[in-house]
Amino acid sequence: MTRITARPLTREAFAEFGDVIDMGGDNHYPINGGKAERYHDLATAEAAGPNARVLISMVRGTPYELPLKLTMVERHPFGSQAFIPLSPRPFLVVVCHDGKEGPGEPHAFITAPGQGINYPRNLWHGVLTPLGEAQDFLIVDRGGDGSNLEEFHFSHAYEIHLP
Ligand SMILES: NC(=O)N[C@@H](O)C(=O)O
Ligand code: NI
Repeated sequence: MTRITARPLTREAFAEFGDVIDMGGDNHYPINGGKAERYHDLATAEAAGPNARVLISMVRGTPYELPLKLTMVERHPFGSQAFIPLSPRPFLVVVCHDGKEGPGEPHAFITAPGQGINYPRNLWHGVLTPLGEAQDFLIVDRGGDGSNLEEFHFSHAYEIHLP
């Protein structure tokens, strides 16, 4: 089984895949007379295809054991998908670039507590992977007609470890 070690999630390291949703970026400014600070334009929600609309949902994810045995990744051809944790716990993010015959080698990241991510439309990714205990998330993704889920099953499993 091919071993993969997760890296800490940073804007720079994740930039070739998608967006990091946290308050670490430079694009922020005061609103409401200075009573609030807006961290602006962290990601773009994409919704395409018939009757497409952007959805806001919530999910309670159950934790996965480590090392993670990854056999499948998925993608959403009609829209982006963001996961924003509602509790300050790290979770595992797995993504792949697209290759000639499907996804390439997986890349794994461990989020800092509170960090979220946005997968752009068509980005291969592992399913939501909380660690250690159940965790609640906000999801921002695409609703509408047509199938918005494509799965790819690897011919061999990957074993994903924390640093
Ligand atoms: N299906 C769903 O809402 N979640 C998956 O797409 C996932 O990425 O976990
Ligand atoms: Ni997904």
